[in-house]
Amino acid sequence: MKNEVKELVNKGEMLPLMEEFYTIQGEGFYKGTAAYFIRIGGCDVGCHWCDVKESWNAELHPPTNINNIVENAKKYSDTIVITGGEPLMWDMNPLTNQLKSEGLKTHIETSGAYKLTGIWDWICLSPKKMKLPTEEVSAKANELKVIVYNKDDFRFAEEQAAKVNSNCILYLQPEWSKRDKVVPLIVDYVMQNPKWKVSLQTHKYLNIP
Ligand SMILES: C[S@@+](CC[C@H](N)C(=O)[O-])C[C@H]1O[C@@H](n2cnc3c(N)ncnc32)[C@H](O)[C@@H]1O
Ligand SMILES: Nc1nc2[nH]cc(C(=O)O)c2c(=O)[nH]1
Ligand code: SF4
Ligand SMILES: [Mg+2]
Repeated sequence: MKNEVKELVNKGEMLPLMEEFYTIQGEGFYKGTAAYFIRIGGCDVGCHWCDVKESWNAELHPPTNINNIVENAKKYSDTIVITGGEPLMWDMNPLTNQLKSEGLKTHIETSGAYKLTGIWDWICLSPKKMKLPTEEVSAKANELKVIVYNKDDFRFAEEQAAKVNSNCILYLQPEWSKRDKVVPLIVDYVMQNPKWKVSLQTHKYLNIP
């Protein structure tokens, strides 16, 4: 990559764009809401069950000018979900400033493992054991969405819930490949511990992106 482009990526003026699509938010609090998704490449958290491993290597995704990303996004929706990869590996200030100046709502899907940048109307924190969230993301998260792959994830979920603010909405979401096994455990857990809610990847049931 040219040095000039590298510098722009470092400043968040360009971002490695994997894909963008208009769909229905499938998960969490905004489940069922139409939104435009922008998927930024690059992630080194390494979840073995990650459903977008193609996003991990940032070099496979073309550095794209944020002006072009925003000009395109605003045609589709007033709600923009920034996901990845791990979007907080990059400086999200330029992109979100520009989205906000167009009057759009900015939502992020993040593991919280990197410094919080950007102006967000909604932060969905999905923490990972291998690379824990920073204090700032935990404190500012609007929803906490813990993926349940096995029983230890209930312990991890409580540990993470102790770090979020009191308005943060708490979700347990089955890991997709283990859903038959863990859904009954999640159902029992939520009935016993009703501060938690169930989140499903409804887009996968609807067969949409
Ligand atoms: C692909 S990640 C990208 C954003 C960020 N890296 C993160 O993990 O939050 C988007 C969401 O999908 C969830 N996710 C990824 N793979 C999953 C799977 N196999 N089953 C259930 N949820 C999954 C993540 O935990 C996260 O909430
Ligand atoms: N429909 C839909 N909803 C989603 N919510 C979070 C997603 C993500 O991959 O970040 C996602 C996704 O990939 N598709
Ligand atoms: S942090 Fe997100 S993108 Fe990265 S490996 Fe885990 S689920 Fe996938
Ligand atoms: Mg997804």
